[in-house]
Amino acid sequence: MVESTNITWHNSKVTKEDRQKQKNHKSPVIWFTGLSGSGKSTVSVELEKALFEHGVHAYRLDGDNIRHGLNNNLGFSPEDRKENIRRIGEVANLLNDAGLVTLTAFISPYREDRNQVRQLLEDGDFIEVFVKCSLEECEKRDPKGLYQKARDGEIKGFTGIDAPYDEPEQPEVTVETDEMELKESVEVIMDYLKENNHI
Ligand SMILES: Nc1ncnc2c1ncn2[C@@H]1O[C@H](COP(=O)(O)OS(=O)(=O)O)[C@@H](OP(=O)(O)O)[C@H]1O
Ligand SMILES: Nc1ncnc2c1ncn2[C@@H]1O[C@H](COP(=O)(O)OP(=O)(O)O)[C@@H](O)[C@H]1O
Repeated sequence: MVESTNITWHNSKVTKEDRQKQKNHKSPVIWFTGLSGSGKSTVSVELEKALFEHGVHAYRLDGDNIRHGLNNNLGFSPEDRKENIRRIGEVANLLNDAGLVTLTAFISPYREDRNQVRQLLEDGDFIEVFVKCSLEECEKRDPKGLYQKARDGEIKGFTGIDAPYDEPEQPEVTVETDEMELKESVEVIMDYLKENNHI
């Protein structure tokens, strides 16, 4: 990779705070993490809808708009997953500056990579949501049939089977999708956002 030199930051006359004031809410990054099939997409889609109906300007980043576009040159090796999360973190950082509430739905299996995104943002702007669901239940759901393929050896390095997942140590929010209804998970996150004056 060639590193850029001779580059300077050009400041705007409109600040992040100006944009937040105009929208009447803060712009946290709501970072969903969890195993494949745990419910990251399902919960984040419902939360985005609830935020929209609440008058919040929110935007969701997930595999379809990232791995099919910006990150279509990345696979699932540890290095590629790290680069995947780094780029998503940078995009989330820009959206944070733009004054939008961002929802990200990626496995993001490495604690270190998630913490690097946390470091990019101002204190309080990174909200880690652990979508907790047992591997057994995720395999039972198997919405894309990928666990079966991983068990059959057709996919190598599948998270939870033969690739690691580091559980969050101190997530801001945990939703247990094998215990809670979808509606309840959305309510828990909405309550967190309201109680902490994000929205
Ligand atoms: N080897 C392997 N391991 C895990 N997941 C795999 C793999 N190969 C393909 N898939 C599919 O890709 C989705 C995960 O992509 P992410 O970008 O979220 O992964 S990561 O954060 O970079 O680890 C994941 O989607 P979700 O089920 O939505 O999590 C899978 O459908
Ligand atoms: N309480 C629940 N919360 C979220 N998803 C649930 C719940 N119960 C069952 N599911 C199902 O689990 C699957 C989760 O898949 P998905 O949202 O694609 O997960 P991920 O994005 O983490 O891979 C969906 O088929 C969803 O309908």
